[in-house]
Amino acid sequence: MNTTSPTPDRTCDAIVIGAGPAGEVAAGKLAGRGIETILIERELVGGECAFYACMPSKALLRPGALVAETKRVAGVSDTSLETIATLRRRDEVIHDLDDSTQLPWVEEKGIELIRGVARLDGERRVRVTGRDGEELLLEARRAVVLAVGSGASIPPVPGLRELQPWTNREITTARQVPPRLLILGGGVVGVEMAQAWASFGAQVTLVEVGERLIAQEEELASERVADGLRARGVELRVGVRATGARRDAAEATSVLTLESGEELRAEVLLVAAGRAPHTGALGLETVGLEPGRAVEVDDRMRVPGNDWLYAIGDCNGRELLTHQGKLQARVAVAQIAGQESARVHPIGPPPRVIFTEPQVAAVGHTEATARRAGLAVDVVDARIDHTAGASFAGKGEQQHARFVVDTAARTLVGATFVGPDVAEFVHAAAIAVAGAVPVDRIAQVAAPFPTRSEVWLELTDWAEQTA
Ligand SMILES: Cc1cc2nc3c(=O)[nH]c(=O)nc-3n(C[C@H](O)[C@H](O)[C@H](O)COP(=O)(O)OP(=O)(O)OC[C@H]3O[C@@H](n4cnc5c(N)ncnc54)[C@H](O)[C@@H]3O)c2cc1C
Ligand SMILES: NC(=O)c1ccc[n+]([C@@H]2O[C@H](COP(=O)([O-])OP(=O)(O)OC[C@H]3O[C@@H](n4cnc5c(N)ncnc54)[C@H](O)[C@@H]3O)[C@@H](O)[C@H]2O)c1
Repeated sequence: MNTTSPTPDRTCDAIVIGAGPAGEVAAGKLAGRGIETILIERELVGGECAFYACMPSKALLRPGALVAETKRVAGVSDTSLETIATLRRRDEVIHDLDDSTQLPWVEEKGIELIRGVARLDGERRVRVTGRDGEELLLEARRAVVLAVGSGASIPPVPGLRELQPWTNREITTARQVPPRLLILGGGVVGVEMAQAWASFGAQVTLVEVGERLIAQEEELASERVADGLRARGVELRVGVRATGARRDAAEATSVLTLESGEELRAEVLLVAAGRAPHTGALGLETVGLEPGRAVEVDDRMRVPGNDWLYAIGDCNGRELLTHQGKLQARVAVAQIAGQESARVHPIGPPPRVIFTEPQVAAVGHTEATARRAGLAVDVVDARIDHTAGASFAGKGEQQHARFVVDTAARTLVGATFVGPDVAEFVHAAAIAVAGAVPVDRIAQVAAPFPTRSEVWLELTDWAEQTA
């Protein structure tokens, strides 16, 4: 028996599999450090985020949010949402699903891009099947970085998979407004897409099996987002289980059967029920790992037992957010470059933004997760709409802030902002939480007048009252 491995067709220092945001940052930073890098992508350079997730979804949401804001501001008139123009702008944002604008960047960085499907083939080896079916065996001298991302997970509702429901891919790139849209799942994708397509006139029904929408956030945030969706005509069926799905060919509709026996029908059924990592056919078994699961990593993004292998972004199942994947890429690159003590994950809890109306922007603990973690906390609730700044932004809307303070350490361990356009609020809180900045120090900083940031003064009051 011949046990010698075949000679690789190519060698390089590092191989990055997947050119989504995590893989792009990894490849760019590796090449920037003079590390010879091959980047392999089977579809579009930019990944799910650029073409089927973050970017198109925000392009669909922003005009509606802007129209809502102009309606709150006296002195602006004649504003209405133009669906066709919004969809056209979305197409611009996703470059009509053409990734050629990304390519000059790849070239400038000196990254070699190979288009094809990659899979591991033992230690530091990667086999690529090109679009023409040709196979290439690559070997990395230093490291292989898995950045293969995730796809929509289809829950085990009988008949659902066979129905071929829409996922984030179809809903973010749709060119027509479905008359009726049925959404399975009231997490982040579900509520954002309900918001967007209801604003274009679709009759939206959302079915969530859990007790509330966006259940990882403060209850108050769930309530406000639910209110916002209902106000836009979205029918919410929360705490409801789907027991079957089928296609009604005569009516050209998808039918979802609920536990009660009731049937819901729509021209389009969207599944927004979480994600599954793209690790099923990645050759993980060739390096002793189980295929189909998130790839477990340590805080250096290294796969335990394989010190040459890294997994970043959605495929390690840690935090399914673009900015976290990009941060993890930097952590991995520092390790590969030999800066062992440089960056270690987690650096701080990830900020989270949900781009509904109202928006939810949060970081760190909610009150519930802090208490579950055994922290003694005080909760400081404040109304953003009571600030002078709210006379000019989000006027007339209830807007909330909740600060979760560790009473022993006197530091902020979580913050949530709910209101129109609060996304930009969260980074200050993220820095305060990650840096464990004492609340007494935060209290020494003035908040600019007249902005809604004066809501932080409530934390100042807490500091003074408890000093
Ligand atoms: C509708 C929606 C909206 C979202 N909005 C936001 C948002 O606003 N903000 C935010 O932070 N996050 C958002 N997310 C989450 C975000 O999209 C992901 O966290 C992010 O895309 C993960 O980046 P990644 O690089 O790990 O993977 P991906 O973006 O999934 O990229 C992985 C890449 O790897 C390629 N690939 C996979 N397998 C192989 C293989 N075997 N060989 C070669 N190439 C391969 C894929 O083709 C893909 O291009 C959203 C998600 C969804 C679904
Ligand atoms: N603005 C953003 O940053 C943004 C936007 C979209 C997605 N994302 C990321 O993408 C990830 C995936 O989003 P997602 O919404 O698909 O997942 P999710 O985990 O946020 O929510 C899934 C929801 O589906 C529900 N669900 C599961 N099975 C169900 C069933 N059979 N019937 C009814 N409901 C069911 C769950 O209870 C949950 O509420 C998120 O975790 C988030 O990290 C981020």
